[in-house]
Amino acid sequence: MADKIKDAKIIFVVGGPGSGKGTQCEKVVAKYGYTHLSSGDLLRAEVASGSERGKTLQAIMQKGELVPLDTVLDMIKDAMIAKADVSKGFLIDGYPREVKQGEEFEKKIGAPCLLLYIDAKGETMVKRLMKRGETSGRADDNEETIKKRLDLYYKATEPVIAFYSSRGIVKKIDSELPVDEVFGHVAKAIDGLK
Ligand SMILES: Nc1ncnc2c1ncn2[C@@H]1O[C@H](COP(=O)(O)OP(=O)(O)O)[C@@H](O)[C@H]1O
Ligand SMILES: Nc1ncnc2c1ncn2[C@H]1C[C@H](O)[C@@H](COP(=O)(O)OP(=O)(O)O)O1
Ligand SMILES: [Mg+2]
Repeated sequence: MADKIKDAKIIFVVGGPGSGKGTQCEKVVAKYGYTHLSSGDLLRAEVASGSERGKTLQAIMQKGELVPLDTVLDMIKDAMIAKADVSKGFLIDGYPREVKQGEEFEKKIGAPCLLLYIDAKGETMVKRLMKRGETSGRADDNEETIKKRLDLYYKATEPVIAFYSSRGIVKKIDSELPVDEVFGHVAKAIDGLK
């Protein structure tokens, strides 16, 4: 497994809920052809399947909490293996959400060459998520859950950024700007990779 993906770039995309991770990843896919794996999308697919596991996951996500590490890491790993032969790069969106997730990923899969830190203000994220909630159909895009997700982001996920900063692979991206301008900075960070 580790061998198979050893030559592919692994990029972590980290940021608060509603910061614009998914939006930017879509544009990276269009320009660079990388494989986009969103932990949230993988989990929502499991929920949509109607499985028992999906029901358990749904209850956790509806509360704005994190699902067990092993569940989400196994899903990402399986999805990476499925694409290992054809992918030249992986965008891992929404993972790691806590330092421990990053450590386990590196033990089981490999090391990231870049962490895109998609940064927006708390009030901006809340505004975007309330708007997204009008059409997303997501059980977690409501005021109460958004607040919990934001609190958890500051508590559990921001330390991830400090952890990887010491390794010099973090690029902070100002996501307050219009989507295309944000993408300009994202593209510059990716073009800077060897
Ligand atoms: N730079 C931006 N400016 C304005 N709105 C944005 C920007 N980036 C994303 N959005 C909007 O904010 C919402 C959340 O974006 P999304 O990509 O789903 O974030 P995340 O995956 O980080 O939760 C979406 O409705 C999206 O259209
Ligand atoms: N790496 C991870 N570890 C644990 N739970 C996760 C996870 N990624 C996603 N989840 C669960 C909890 C999140 O509140 C929910 C939605 O995640 P998401 O789709 O990445 O949200 P967003 O794109 O709005 O930041 O799924
Ligand atoms: Mg997303």
